[in-house]
Amino acid sequence: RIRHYKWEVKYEYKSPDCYKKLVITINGKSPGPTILAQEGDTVIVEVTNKLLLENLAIHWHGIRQIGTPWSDGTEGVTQCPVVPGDTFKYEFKVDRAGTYLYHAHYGMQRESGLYGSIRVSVPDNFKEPFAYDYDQSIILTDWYHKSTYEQATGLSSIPFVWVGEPQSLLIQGKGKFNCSSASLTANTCNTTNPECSPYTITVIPGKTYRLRVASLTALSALSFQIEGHNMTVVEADGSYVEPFVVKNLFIYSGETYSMLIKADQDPSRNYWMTTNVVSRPPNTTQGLGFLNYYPNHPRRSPPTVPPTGPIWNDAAPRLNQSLAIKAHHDFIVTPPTTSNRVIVFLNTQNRINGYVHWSVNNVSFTLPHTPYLIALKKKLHHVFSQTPPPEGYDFVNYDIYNVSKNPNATTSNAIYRLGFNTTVDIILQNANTMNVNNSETHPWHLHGHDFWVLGYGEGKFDMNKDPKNYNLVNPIMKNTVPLHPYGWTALRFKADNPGAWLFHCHIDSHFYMGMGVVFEEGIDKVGELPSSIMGCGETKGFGKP
Ligand SMILES: O=C1O[C@H]([C@@H](O)CO)C(O)=C1O
Repeated sequence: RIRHYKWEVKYEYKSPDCYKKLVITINGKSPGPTILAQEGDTVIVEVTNKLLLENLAIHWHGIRQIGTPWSDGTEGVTQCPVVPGDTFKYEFKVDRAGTYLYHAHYGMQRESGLYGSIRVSVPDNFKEPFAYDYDQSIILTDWYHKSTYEQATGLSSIPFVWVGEPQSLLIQGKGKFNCSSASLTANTCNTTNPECSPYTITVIPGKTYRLRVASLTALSALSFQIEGHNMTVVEADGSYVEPFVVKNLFIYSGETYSMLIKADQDPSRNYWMTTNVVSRPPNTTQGLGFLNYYPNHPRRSPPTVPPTGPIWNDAAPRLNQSLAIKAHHDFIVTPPTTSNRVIVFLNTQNRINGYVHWSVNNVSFTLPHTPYLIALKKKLHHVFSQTPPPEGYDFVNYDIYNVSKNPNATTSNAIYRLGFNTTVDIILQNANTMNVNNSETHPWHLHGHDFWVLGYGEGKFDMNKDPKNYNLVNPIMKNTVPLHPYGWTALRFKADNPGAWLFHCHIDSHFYMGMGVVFEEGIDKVGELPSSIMGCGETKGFGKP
């Protein structure tokens, strides 16, 4: 079946957390409409850019785009941006059931509100390894009051102006900023505005709910909790998980989880739904929503104080959750036992000509003016650097626990070219930032593929020892994983999807500051590129007949 959507994207004044600011909406809404489809369907989205003064691109997060690499929606990698007034048609197959996302992939546009859920249901005769009565998708975000322009300008300035902690946390686009804390008029900040009434899920006592929870935060790692209710994790990024029970779920930007929740508590009241910042000093008040037990009034506040989140700087439970996620025993996709290539990515914060950047192996990524997919296919070799980027760093001498003695790095738009159908291992290695005793959590997201998560560890990855402990038995397949502070994360994937694919930190500001790489594989197998993706950089005129 074909699922056809027509979207109009524009800026509108909205008050998602009671504070009025410009928000990007799709057909008047943020979060945008949920895409509902069944495995094997074709999704067509015709997007009209009505942003007036701003380009646009939309990425279908978790959809592998097999055979349609030009529909990945990654500005600068797979397409030219959609300019104001233009309509762009995305068309792709949703080839696997699961919980996915869409969001802007142009500059830091995502955090202005351009995002939503994709829910792909299983084929008609397929039985999932768990049962539930109702299905619900929610997206967690953090929210800034400054525009993305102000933020991006600060990040690109000397002196560096960091975006700071978010002003509020949103659950499905709703939060609550403390309007009295600033010199704000009722016109700009009003806590009685219905636009910022708490997000509410109504449940029927005794029923089981599949809650599909995703994070698209700009910065924050989150803990998600429903007061008094255990949650059974059953799916992650479109793969079935060997079920495990949590009281709070740690979730990083770009991840999706399905959890089963039974409405089995005292039905005479409502319960809190909470999100809290973890891994960074919490300077943002917790996000609140209601779990409403029918027939209680959906706006009735729970009689309790909301549960506080876990201790923000206790990394052990976060690492333990990462380690607990395994493939469901009936749905194991066994990884190849060896790989053809191992690439180590050292993650560092750097200074280049006085500007603050993030780098991988001391190279900070910049996008070329001509999208890679087109440049590669049309053999425009001069549009990006042909010097291969580094496969690792100085393993012996680099001290990951201290501020680097030489934080200088370089910028490059070179890419990693992978042999088609080869197996590639990626070791993400964390390190200290330019501040003493500080290492941050980075959620890394791969476009166009799922990878096996072979292991996580603390400290410096040991090439001789650590691979012996890889989980090659039942590793989960995901598209986004956390790299924990001062730790490493090991991934394996098959380079079997012809195209050019971004792999990057899903923190908006970090990717903006250069924290990403691009992989190319099987470019000669990519079909004819649609002219609609062209028109910028060296492709001017390519789009015309
Ligand atoms: O990129 C970043 O900059 C700040 C801080 O390091 C600036 O001093 C921070 O927390 C980041 O993640």
